[in-house]
Amino acid sequence: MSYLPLEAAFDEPKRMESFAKSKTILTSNPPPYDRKKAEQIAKISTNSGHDSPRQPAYTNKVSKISENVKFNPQFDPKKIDPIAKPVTNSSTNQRPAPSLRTPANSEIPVTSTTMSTGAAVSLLGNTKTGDTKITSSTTNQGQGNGNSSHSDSLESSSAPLKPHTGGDVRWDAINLINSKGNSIGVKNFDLLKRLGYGDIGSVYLVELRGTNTHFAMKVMDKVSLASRNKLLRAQTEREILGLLDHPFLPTLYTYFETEKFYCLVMEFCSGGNLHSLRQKQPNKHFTEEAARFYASEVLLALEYLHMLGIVYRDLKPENVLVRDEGHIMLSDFDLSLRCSVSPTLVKSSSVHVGAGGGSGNGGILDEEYAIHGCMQPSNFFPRILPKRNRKSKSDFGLFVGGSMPELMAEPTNVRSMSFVGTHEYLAPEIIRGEGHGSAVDWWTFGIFLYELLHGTTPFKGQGNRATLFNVVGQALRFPESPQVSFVARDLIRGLLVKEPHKRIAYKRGATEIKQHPFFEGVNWALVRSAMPPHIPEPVDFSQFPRKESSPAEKKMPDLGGAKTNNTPNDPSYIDFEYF
Ligand SMILES: Nc1ncnc2c1ncn2[C@@H]1O[C@H](COP(=O)(O)OP(=O)(O)OP(=O)(O)O)[C@@H](O)[C@H]1O
Repeated sequence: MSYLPLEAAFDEPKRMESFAKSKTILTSNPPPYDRKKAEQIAKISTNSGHDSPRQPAYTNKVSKISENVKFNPQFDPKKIDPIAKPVTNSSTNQRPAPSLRTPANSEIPVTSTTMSTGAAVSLLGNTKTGDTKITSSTTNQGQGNGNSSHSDSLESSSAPLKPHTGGDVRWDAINLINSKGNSIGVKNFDLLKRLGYGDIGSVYLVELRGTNTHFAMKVMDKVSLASRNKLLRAQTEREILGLLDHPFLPTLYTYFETEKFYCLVMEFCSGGNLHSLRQKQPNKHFTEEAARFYASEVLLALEYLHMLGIVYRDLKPENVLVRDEGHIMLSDFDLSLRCSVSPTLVKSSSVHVGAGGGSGNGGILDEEYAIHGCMQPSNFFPRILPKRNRKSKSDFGLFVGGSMPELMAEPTNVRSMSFVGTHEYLAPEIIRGEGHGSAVDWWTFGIFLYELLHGTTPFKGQGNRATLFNVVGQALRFPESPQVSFVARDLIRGLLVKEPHKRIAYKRGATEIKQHPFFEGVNWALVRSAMPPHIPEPVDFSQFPRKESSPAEKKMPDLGGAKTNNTPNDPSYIDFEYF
């Protein structure tokens, strides 16, 4: 049995608190925008004058692993990699169903969201099938104190089936333990390295003992969360991770708690994040081809999230991780907003989004039909019921006029009043305190694309306060260098429209953006098989010392209940980075 020095590694709530203040903002119900108030907000949320929020104080220290990323100058996203294997779900390599603590077909309520109406939504997840039903409840995030209306417990359990990860050896390893009737806990993992930390927890590279399978484990201190009123954020992240089943989003393999910590076990990404990767590029910006690749994967991830009624709200290159094979994984969901969606079938034949601000109108929809059905993360088979004049079945043929039907489930009308995000990425409607919905993700997508291409964000001021003013009041400008194509600038212009309802994708979501000429030639169905522009060096996991040799292990029978006395002299201590 080996033991882990998590207690010592994580006992820094004060430092994390001040870090949080400088990095992201999360307050509820900000006052309506006016100059004085905006100044106050800026003061509260920053060490004024310091350019802190985007300072990658921690991303530089994420992992030495992530420094070895190769640039592939041959990259062309329009060429499909013939070697890359799409993941199959054949019955032979489909992983077995994880053993679940919950009886089959029982429904586990997962909670929360904030909406303008005050009504909230509870997603009832059937852990056996992975189905998710959307029903209404009266939970209101804004009223909670962060822990009272939510279970403080992140129960030990395997996540529901994730068909796109069929054949994944990590599932086999996890399921093997479950099949023996043992519940997975911290005792099953060796901690190899601290990868980084955020506002609500630290993330470690871990190995499932004896299996040679590796994961990223996010560890959150219960006392620290409770004292800083952040239990709800931890809960939100766990719930959202449990819903996800998408190649560009994290897979939650399992989660459990010890006496002191909540632990989320996710996929490990060896390539670091796009912020670090961008800084290693010539002139610190990506080529247009590389930017198109990353933007297309992020777009698909956002589209999927919106379909599930999740507004991501924290898009920035730091949160876009690079997987072993070079594809991306959007991470960090504790600031996300969950809400109800009204999935709509948009029967569109040839809507081609025009450029710039005008595209915010989204073109003309031929017809709209309400879809009443379950949002099923794994298998989305909506029943289509016409909202207006009921039509015959043939009217809903899959190919209308040679084009595919479009599903749209933008949570556009949701109105959260939270003041949340990272300064340079905050949408104007958030700063103005008007309430916001999914359009904030399209704004941040515009900032993100701008940054990938230019190496800087468009409204960055001398300090956070100036940045906020610029976001709201300054016109979008493009520098002369680097040269960026007309279509790229046109898309960015359409995304960075200050009025959310005029912003591209406001009406038809990701579909509008996909049809923009910037993405011309992208094969959306095969993006996950395209050759990424950068492939991280494979990780040699044997470089990390294991705990078996550590005498400290013998002193700590169980991390959760243990009183650890880890010190810098303790041999187990050196395996972790302290900041
Ligand atoms: N799955 C992963 N694989 C590899 N590294 C990861 C993974 N998840 C997180 N990290 C690293 O750990 C760091 C901390 O992640 P975490 O999500 O806790 O913090 P964050 O992104 O700063 O967000 P927040 O402050 O909102 O919690 C990240 O910056 C990232 O570099």
